[in-house]
Amino acid sequence: MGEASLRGGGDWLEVVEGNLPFIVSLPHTGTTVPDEFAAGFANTKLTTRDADWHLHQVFRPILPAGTTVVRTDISRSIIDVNRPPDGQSLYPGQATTGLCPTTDFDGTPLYRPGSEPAPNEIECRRRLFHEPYARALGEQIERLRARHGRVAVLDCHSIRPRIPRLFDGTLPGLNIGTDDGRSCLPRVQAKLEAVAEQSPFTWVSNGRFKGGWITRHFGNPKAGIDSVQIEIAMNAYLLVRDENDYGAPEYEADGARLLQQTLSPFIEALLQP
Ligand SMILES: N=CN[C@@H](CCC(=O)O)C(=O)O
Repeated sequence: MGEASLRGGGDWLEVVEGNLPFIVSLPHTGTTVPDEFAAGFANTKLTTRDADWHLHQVFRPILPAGTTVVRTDISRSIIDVNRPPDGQSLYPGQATTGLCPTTDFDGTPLYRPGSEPAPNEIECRRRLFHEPYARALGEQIERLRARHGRVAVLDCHSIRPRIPRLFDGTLPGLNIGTDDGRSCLPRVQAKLEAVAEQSPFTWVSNGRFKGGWITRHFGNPKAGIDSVQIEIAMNAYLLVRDENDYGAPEYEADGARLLQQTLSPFIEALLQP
């Protein structure tokens, strides 16, 4: 399975330590599929179909110095670090994707028939990637909470604006997820909503995307941890994306400017809870 070589490599997980009480988590910007995992997939382009394309490039220029960043470069099609590690569904009874997804968001099978990961393979991927990501994020949260008494986590995502299997119509530009108000202080959510309201983007709180495992698991406002998910419709920053094209969309920095102008005060609001 290549466990040892992957352990030895370790360059898939990026942790940038800063001292502000603010952490950015980027669980889905990865597009890497190590050779050890490539064989069963039906088509390698499918493994990046649901990536949060270029979102780290959107955030990096606007992050205040001292921001802590945790990011994985591994494709979510290998294992999704934003899903419960025990394999429970994020949205029981609704269409979604799982810990080691077997389809993309559209429902297209990722694997050749019979090549889907078996339970021991899922467990191996969980230990290799999910556990270290969660540990890194948890350690950074504890480090900064010990220092400041309170810390904010922004779990950053983007998604194609039209995915009929997951939601009707076109997604709002900004989708704030706070686990229906459980993952952050009410005043934090209110400040973020005020920023969204002032922005040129449509927005909703706790609509189709209420926050994934990261937001729900780490958010604990009573204990000083405000955790918020931002799900950004990709047409808010990608100039061109043919939604039937399974290849990598282009990134042009100009296309992200308007979004960055909204995200900067969003980040400021999280820095002053
Ligand atoms: N682009 C990614 N979206 C997240 C949304 C989590 C949620 O459902 O709120 C994901 O699939 O993990």
